[in-house]
Amino acid sequence: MLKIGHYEFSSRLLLGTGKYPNFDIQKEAVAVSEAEILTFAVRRMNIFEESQPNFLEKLDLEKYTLLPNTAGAKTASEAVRIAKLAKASGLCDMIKVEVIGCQKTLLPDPVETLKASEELLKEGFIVLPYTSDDVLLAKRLEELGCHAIMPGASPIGSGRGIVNPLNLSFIIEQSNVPVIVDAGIGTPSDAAIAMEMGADGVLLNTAVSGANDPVKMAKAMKLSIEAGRLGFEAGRIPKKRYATASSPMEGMSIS
Ligand SMILES: CC(=O)[C@@H](O)[C@H](O)COP(=O)(O)O
Repeated sequence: MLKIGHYEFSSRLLLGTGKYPNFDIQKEAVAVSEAEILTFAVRRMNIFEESQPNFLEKLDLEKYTLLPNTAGAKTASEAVRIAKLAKASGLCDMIKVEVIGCQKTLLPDPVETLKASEELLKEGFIVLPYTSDDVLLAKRLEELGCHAIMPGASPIGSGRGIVNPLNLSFIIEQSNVPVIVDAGIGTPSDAAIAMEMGADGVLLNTAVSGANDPVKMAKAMKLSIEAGRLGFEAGRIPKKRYATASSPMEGMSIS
């Protein structure tokens, strides 16, 4: 089980809801993924204007735990305001803190992310900060009381996979709260590698919504995350420099 704050989930795939070719494909991909947590940008929701289009309209939201995110925030105070808006509209008490510091790379601003997380924890939110793969920052966020840490594999939407596996492994090793690899996953094997490394979950969006067949890719991601987790739990063999025969011949007499 994946435990975040007082929530428990069987699925370790967290799925983004943006950029699908249409709402029917979005719905089918979400269903096939068996994700239980869906994330969305609060700023894209017409929370208080029911007459306006709602990009989650095809989804049966009762089936999912919603993870609103503060995408669009450039400062801690903007992120806190967006989070409070989400909570006030009854969406969820969890928030993915996303404070972007650079519009070209969409990398998170570490200082503002830390500030926003601190403030939102004081306000009683379950806080999941999207952070870079900085090992010390991940530790500071955990020490603040964040309920999960979400280091990026690579820039959002880049599909480059895990660009700094060493840092990611340090973050996973040191963490006492769930580590959810967020952003930059391009292929099912990227997701499997994150899980084999010991990540507790993977959050992805573009790899599914931008695939030629998003529904098929959603299924592939589900399976790869399950396979990666099983592989991690099973424990991999050590890497060796030279060969070891798979069928040892010692003690066998061959006539
Ligand atoms: C949906 C969401 O929150 C994204 O901002 C997230 O970071 C996913 O990134 P990818 O689109 O690279 O998977």
